Amino acid sequence: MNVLDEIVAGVRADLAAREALTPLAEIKAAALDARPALDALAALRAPGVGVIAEVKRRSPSKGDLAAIPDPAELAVQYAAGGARVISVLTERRRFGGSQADLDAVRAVVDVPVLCKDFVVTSYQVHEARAHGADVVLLIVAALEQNALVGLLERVESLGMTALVEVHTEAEADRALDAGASVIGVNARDLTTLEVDRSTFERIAPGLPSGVVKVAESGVRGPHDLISYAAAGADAVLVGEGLVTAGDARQAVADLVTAGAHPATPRTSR
Ligand SMILES: O=C(O)c1ccccc1NCC(=O)[C@H](O)[C@H](O)COP(=O)(O)O
Repeated sequence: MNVLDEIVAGVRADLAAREALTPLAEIKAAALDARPALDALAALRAPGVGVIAEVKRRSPSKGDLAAIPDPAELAVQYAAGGARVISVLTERRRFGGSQADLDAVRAVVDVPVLCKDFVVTSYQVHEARAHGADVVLLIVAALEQNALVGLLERVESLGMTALVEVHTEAEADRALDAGASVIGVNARDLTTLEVDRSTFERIAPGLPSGVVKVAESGVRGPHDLISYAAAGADAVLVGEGLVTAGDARQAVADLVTAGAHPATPRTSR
């Protein structure tokens, strides 16, 4: 079993426990009751290179990153710094997150919120919506093609946007075949945990111009955002670099400033 398989096995076990407490019919009803999803696609298509700022306590690759006792306060700082979207890692076992983190963040910000988890069933999509998510991550490497297509349709039928994550050209083809309009190229190989920022440079040029391209992982400062922008990124997704910064608002603002600079390239749509 590789790391991704182990994470997904744990996710399935945790999911079974949540489903036993809240049956699918109940979570579907809660999803329908939730405030309508915000338009994340429009936010990501706004001028400049956007910043998706992540609430990330720990990770399989780095262990503990930051305690984050108050995810809502961190999200407020991210929003004040100009984050376009706030990503909340809700996976419990390896990342220390929860649906409660999503609730806490949703309650205090008015930018779109991404539920960042290892989604393998439609229950999790309804659950994300019930907890106020506007965007849901779908990881191609964790899904058979039929499942990917079905989950993408489910995300969109609930008014949300799917961020479809790929790490290889073959996965990018699968994301496009499934109809993804926002594709995240993760520099981190989720089976080995190695980070190689050139992954984005390799894959992004093969994506159609109308697809929003998000560069995920490995951004430690404005210079990394600028390199990703030069390779065609419309947005960057940043976790570790922000949660370990002394001043999260300023760290986001520095990235946003770099992303808005007229000299920073950005693909035209
Ligand atoms: O971060 C990990 O170690 C990790 C391991 C296995 C699966 C997923 C993992 N991370 C999820 C992410 O994709 C990142 O949290 C996100 O791209 C931000 O990355 P970074 O800015 O490098 O923290």
